[in-house]
Amino acid sequence: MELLNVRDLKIFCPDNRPLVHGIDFSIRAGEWFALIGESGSGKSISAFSLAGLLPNGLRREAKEIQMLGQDLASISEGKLRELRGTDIAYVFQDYQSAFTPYFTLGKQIDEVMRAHRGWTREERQKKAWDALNEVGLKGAEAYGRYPFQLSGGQLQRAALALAMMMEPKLLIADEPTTALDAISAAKVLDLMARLKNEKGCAVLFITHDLRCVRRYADRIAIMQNGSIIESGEKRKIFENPQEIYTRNLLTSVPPLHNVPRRLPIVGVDLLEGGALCAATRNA
Ligand SMILES: Nc1ncnc2c1ncn2[C@@H]1O[C@H](COP(=O)(O)OP(=O)(O)OP(=O)(O)O)[C@@H](O)[C@H]1O
Repeated sequence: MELLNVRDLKIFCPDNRPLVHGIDFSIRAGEWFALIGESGSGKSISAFSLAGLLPNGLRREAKEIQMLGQDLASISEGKLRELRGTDIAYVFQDYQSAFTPYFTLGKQIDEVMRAHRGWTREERQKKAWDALNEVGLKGAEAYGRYPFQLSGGQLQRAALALAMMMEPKLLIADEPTTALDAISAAKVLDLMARLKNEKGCAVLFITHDLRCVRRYADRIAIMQNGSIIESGEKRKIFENPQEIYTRNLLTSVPPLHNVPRRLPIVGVDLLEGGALCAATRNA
């Protein structure tokens, strides 16, 4: 069943220069959908624009952004705000920005819950402790901590707890592990996959890390210069990419074994068919 259906999404600069050129994609309920592509191709602004979170000055146009029977392209800012934090939640690369440094995690989580649901104080505290426990933190302890008292990985897990608390239907994760060390990153990704399966929410995952796409994604869309050039089931794209750009991108994933002494550069070290050129073969 389709959860989100985006048709002809365009994003423009303040001077009306197009940044995203009318992309179409859909996300099914409960699936892990990865948006990949080179830096600056428009992945983040496309994802932010879905629930009206574009940076100042950028403008969005879309024929349709259908989710749960509503067209997000035409509903009011108030309705969009309601959707953010309930049906749609975001986790960002910059986990520091999920919390202000001046209040405890508990106070900040409580604010979010109070804004959206009519639970009592005790119920809210219990739910917050449970949510923090669920992401591997000691709930009661973390609840009373300030953000600076947690490590980066712990804070990103707390951000994930906050995002998942309202049981969103769609979690948008924009390079959520880029700022973490490899062990913390693996923990956050495994956790995200577990929560996704347990809660049944879909994930729109923006990343440069093709190894985690291979591991977690169900379907993939590849962006280049503001357009989606190819999309489909993960297996199909990895086994039989249609576009040269996709082939080159996938070939540039570092292997886990026999790691070359240097990594290939897309468009320089790779031939059109994706074969490594002599410089890398002989490295
Ligand atoms: N506030 C802004 N004003 C003007 N241009 C912007 C703004 N934000 C982003 N852009 C431009 O939009 C384009 C797409 O940016 P976006 O951040 O979506 O890329 P991305 O694919 O997510 O890249 P990365 O993987 O590096 O985050 C880039 O050319 C970027 O310079």
